[in-house]
Amino acid sequence: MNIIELHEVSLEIRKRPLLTDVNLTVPTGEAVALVGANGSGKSLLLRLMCLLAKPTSGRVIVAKSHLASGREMPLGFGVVIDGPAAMEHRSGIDNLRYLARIRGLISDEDISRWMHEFGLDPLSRQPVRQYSQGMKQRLALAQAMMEGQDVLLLDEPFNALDRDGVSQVKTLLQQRVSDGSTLVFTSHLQGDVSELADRAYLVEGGTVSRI
Ligand SMILES: Nc1ncnc2c1ncn2[C@@H]1O[C@H](COP(=O)(O)OP(=O)(O)OP(=O)(O)O)[C@@H](O)[C@H]1O
Repeated sequence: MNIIELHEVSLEIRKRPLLTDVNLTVPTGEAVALVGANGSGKSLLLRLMCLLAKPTSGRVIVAKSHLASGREMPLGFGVVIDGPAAMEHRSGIDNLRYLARIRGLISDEDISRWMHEFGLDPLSRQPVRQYSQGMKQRLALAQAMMEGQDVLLLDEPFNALDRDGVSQVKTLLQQRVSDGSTLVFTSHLQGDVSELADRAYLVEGGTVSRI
């Protein structure tokens, strides 16, 4: 079964064709890598997959089990696209608490555990604006995974992480996938792709091909 399918998807923004006739499938429980040069359209593909962007033509299909009426973002999707985003004047834990309240699925203890898992101090009152890029990335990944999201769409998940961070996050992602979750990630590094991905697509010249 596929969790996401793109059929003949094209996307134009202000008459500029950015993606053309893209066919791509994300099987449930697999790790899928999107590779390609800067500006090739990898982030746009992630936006299409979580329904944040609408195709100009073609169809994006998300498994019914993950759709809920009245919601833009499919259920159970954990997403980091175009770098980490947070309320900069609030602490890390306040950011995660704010997001956790939306669905009410996890407790404060869960949030603290996830912060520890990503090497962040839940007791710190430091506002996110004072975080390093790597800390912001860790917070974004914690947000994407803390509610047990079973479909992870992660743009360059290892960006800005130190060596230990890369290895911790790889282990967490591998665990999630071996527990049945689905992962789509972008990367510029062949090593990450061969280590993590069950399948990979090359995004080039507005088209996508399996590699
Ligand atoms: N909102 C937008 N309006 C106009 N053009 C856009 C918009 N978003 C993306 N683009 C263009 O679409 C193309 C693909 O962008 P995208 O961010 O998907 O690339 P990418 O493969 O993720 O690049 P990178 O590796 O640098 O992150 C780029 O040429 C970009 O300028």
